[in-house]
Amino acid sequence: MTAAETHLQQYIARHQEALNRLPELAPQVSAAALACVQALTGGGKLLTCGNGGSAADAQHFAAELTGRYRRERRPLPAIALTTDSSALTCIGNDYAFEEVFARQAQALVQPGDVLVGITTSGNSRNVVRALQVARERGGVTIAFTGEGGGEAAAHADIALRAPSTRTAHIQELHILMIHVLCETIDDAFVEDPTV
Ligand SMILES: O=C(CO)[C@@H](O)[C@H](O)[C@H](O)[C@H](O)COP(=O)(O)O
Ligand SMILES: [Zn+2]
Repeated sequence: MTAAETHLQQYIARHQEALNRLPELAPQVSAAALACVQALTGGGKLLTCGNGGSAADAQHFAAELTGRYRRERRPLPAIALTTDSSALTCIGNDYAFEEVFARQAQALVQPGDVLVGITTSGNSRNVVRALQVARERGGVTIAFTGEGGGEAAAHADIALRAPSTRTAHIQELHILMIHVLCETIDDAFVEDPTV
């Protein structure tokens, strides 16, 4: 067996183990979906943030809403706080890196909006700060974390703690849950409910 084949086998086994435990999170996934639908039907918006691979997930989620996920519906308001390099460098340079999302949240969160913070360790300061600020401003907060939960889970209204301790597998379960949220959001806004 090649090294890659061994990695593949081991990787699938670890992924499968985590995936098999994901149904444990059904109540939290339902609560998160409801919070997103309520915000969007009530005229609110979603703000998303995360670092590295989770920044990509934050952008992926926002784009599913402003662009499209699977079914035809109107565009929905969502902003990834990871995408404006001018804001990120200004806030990081003039204040602190841990404020890069929080300061944008301070500017943008209105009561009833949802802030989604994605952090596999649960302890990225910039994500935790964004969750804190969003909550102070009357937003609903959703944290996607690993099974430890960390500070982010402690500061969120709803914590989606992917049942793994490996960053890669946590990220894989995060994107799966994001897609489940998108399916549920589509249900609420789809033009043709038979599809
Ligand atoms: O994608 C990966 C690893 O799979 C990395 O880019 C990873 O996201 C970065 O190291 C992040 O800075 C980790 O932050 P966090 O998930 O602990 O909040
Ligand atoms: Zn990665």
